[in-house]
Amino acid sequence: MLSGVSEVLSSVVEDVSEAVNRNISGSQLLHELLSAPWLRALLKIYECLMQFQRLSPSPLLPCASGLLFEVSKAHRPSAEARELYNLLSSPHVQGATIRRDEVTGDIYIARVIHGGLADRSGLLHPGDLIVEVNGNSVVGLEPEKVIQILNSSIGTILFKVIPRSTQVTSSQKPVYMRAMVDYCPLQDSSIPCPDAGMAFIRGDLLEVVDQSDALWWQARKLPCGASFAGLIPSASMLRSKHKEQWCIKTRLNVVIFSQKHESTFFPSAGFRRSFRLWRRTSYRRRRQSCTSCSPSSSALSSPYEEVALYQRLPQENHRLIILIGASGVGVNELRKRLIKLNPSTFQGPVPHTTRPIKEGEQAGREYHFVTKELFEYMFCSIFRFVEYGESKSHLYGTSIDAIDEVVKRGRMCIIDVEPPGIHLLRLRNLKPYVIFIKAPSPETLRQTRRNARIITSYAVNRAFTEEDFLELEDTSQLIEAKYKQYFDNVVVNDDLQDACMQLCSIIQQAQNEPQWIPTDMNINTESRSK
Ligand SMILES: Nc1ncnc2c1ncn2[C@@H]1O[C@H](COP(=O)(O)OP(=O)(O)OP(=O)(O)O)[C@@H](O)[C@H]1O
Repeated sequence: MLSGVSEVLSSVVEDVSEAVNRNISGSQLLHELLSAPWLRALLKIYECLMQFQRLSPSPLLPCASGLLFEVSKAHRPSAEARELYNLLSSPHVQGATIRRDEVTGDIYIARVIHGGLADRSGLLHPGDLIVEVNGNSVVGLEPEKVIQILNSSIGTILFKVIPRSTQVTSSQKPVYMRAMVDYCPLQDSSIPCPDAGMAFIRGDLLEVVDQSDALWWQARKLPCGASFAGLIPSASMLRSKHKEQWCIKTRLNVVIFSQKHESTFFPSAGFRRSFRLWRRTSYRRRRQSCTSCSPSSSALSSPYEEVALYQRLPQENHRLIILIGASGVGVNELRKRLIKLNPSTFQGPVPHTTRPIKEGEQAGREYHFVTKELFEYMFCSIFRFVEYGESKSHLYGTSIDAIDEVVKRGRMCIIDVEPPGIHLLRLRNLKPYVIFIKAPSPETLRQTRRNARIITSYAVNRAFTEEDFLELEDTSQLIEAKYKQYFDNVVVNDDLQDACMQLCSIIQQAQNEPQWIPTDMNINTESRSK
């Protein structure tokens, strides 16, 4: 009886050779195909994997080495087999880094990569002394030489190890964090093992599985692709790295925003036309000032933000929906359309103004009409304004209380703010969900806005010019580069109808499905130790 697919293949090849002997047409070709070494190797690998699945072998290392051996046997390996070979022989999968004691010359296991082979085998631990590899003494060798021996070993690798006298068993709960800065291990000369490093960009969600080292943590990117973790700098390590870079940049006189400048140049905007006009007049000044997209100082002081899954309960208030986008991209148009589409669900907050009430307006409907003194008093003491500004000598502002009012009424509050406004709205009771309205490709932008009107001054509505398009694209890219770590979702505003439908479905998900939010905004989260 045949026990595996490779044996079945051998038997089939034998039958086909008989057919070749009998000169049956096409049998020669079939014989060549079935005798290909890669096919045999592939079936062997399949059998090994099945064995892994069936037996869950422990220790894993010898069995994995067997698998590696089968892959290496393929005489002319296919691209896939080569890839598999590289994967199996990479240090991640062997899953440990080593270091040499400079005084004694001893080689130690420096760290075991979470989820890698060494970790799953349960045989190697940080601090273990490696005495021999495959019968060869490694004492006094350079770590690179030891790695070379390991990489050139095929089949079973035999370690002679003296375990560390006191084993530290790490049973850390994973902590979830959002990266607020970019990191690339290949550009970091301080990383102990660049091969084991993991690159990430702002906004990436990380599952931090090991924080036992004060300088280097181990983490996986979510949604989880890799079974093994990679090395990332700890928060304190990143803070000191960025401080260094910051100092260098400052010394070189690179224009960098301070928090103060940000709020000066991205001051405010409202929801009514006059208010938006004010926003547009400051637009060019703002763009000229925005010469850097360096992370803000808050990102530097907290390079990672701890997050937890949050599922809104039906009886809880709706999350605040914030739309962010370059001026002219269509943020206000989309917001108005959403409210028009479903006025009993969506609502904007009512801003305050010092301008006199006009005929047909109603206090508390278009605006809360207040005196200049009251506005200034509210600004300084009672309410915090998310945005404020001046137009034609009148003050306009949107207060957090106005947003709260909408939310408490059971509606979904939807607002558009300038990016720095996000920081003021990151409140536990509002749990904002931020959607970036992105400019489409240059061709689509020009095509879709052919008949659109742009507001350029207090009285003029005119067609978009080439300069408007260039400014819009520029600002859209700048906002994305600087604030992407705060975006929960992105909608490209190409076709208005499509963008509006997409927004509706994203907002439904934001309100009804589990979402990662900062832990300090999530009252249901148990506090986790860092
Ligand atoms: N996808 C689109 N296709 C065609 N026209 C669009 C699209 N999106 C927006 N527009 C039009 O572009 C113009 C500017 O849009 P909108 O007023 O919403 O800009 P905005 O992002 O709110 O900027 P601002 O705050 O400076 O007014 C409007 O005339 C709007 O109807």
